Amino acid sequence: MSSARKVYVTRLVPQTGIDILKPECDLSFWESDEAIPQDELLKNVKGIDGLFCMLTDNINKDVIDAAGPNLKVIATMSVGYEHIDLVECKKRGIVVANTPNVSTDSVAELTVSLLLLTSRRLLEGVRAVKNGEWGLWKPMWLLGTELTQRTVGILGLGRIGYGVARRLRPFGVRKIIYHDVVCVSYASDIGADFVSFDELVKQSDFICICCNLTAQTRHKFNKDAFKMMKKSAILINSGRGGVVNHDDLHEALVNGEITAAGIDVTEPEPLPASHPLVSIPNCIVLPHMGSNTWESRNSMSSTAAKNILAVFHKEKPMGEVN
Ligand SMILES: O=C(O)C(=O)CO
Repeated sequence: MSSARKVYVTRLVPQTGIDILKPECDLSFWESDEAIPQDELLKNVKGIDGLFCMLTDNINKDVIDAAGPNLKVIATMSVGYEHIDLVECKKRGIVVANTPNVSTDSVAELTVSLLLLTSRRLLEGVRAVKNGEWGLWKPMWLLGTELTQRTVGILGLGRIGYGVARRLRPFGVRKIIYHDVVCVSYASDIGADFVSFDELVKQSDFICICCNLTAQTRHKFNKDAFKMMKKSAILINSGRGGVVNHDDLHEALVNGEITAAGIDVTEPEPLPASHPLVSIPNCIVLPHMGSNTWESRNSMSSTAAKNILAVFHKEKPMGEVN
């Protein structure tokens, strides 16, 4: 009888992680690129020692109960871990680990791309060409906004927020301000000043949401926040959809309270194609693509795998969150 630890992987994931786990573990998978239904998850976790999961999996008390007392580690192949019941894990001594660092560059690059895509109205240009609406050069057509001499506000100056700020500096922005739960020491490296949330929304020409979703950040961008923002402001969200109240965002965009938004994360996900934000020209909605690079996904898979083995070997995983 094999004494290998049982690990369940809730999706087809890059081979990098599998190669790490295979020699030591008894692996089973949800053999699909699509999310595992909750009833299948409940069935398949029985008796496992480790769970390798995704940000789309709802790892609640029922799943932890179904897994049973052998479960020692839940490794999510994501930075975000709001889908895991941390309180329940703590009660039972289950280690929860995420994949910090390895998607910092990909998400920061995506955030800057989305900002430029939105501020320069590039998709409207692409659409106009496709629709045969490109006439002779016009001085007043599809005008956007430059980053030069503007104030950029960042909500959440963690690794990704810092990566965004660092990438935006060379564009000649005038000022970078940020708001977070604490002042961070490395903010001075990029000349970023800590401000209150209200000052962040009032002063910024561009706001990048780079924080995670917590009780404190849920719907932080709501009617009140949009009313405080500049009419010319552009909002970018690559953190979590739940930080923004989407009905209020739609109203702010339609009523001209802010100029435009680019969002890579939404609430819910997927955002239905019929959602009003999808069809207005001043909102770009991407399908949560922040870490969609070969580099990040390979590293996310190997990091999640190493986190599992670390716990089995009684070592500290790289991304322990509880
Ligand atoms: O890692 C995460 O938390 C993601 O959102 C994937 O990009």
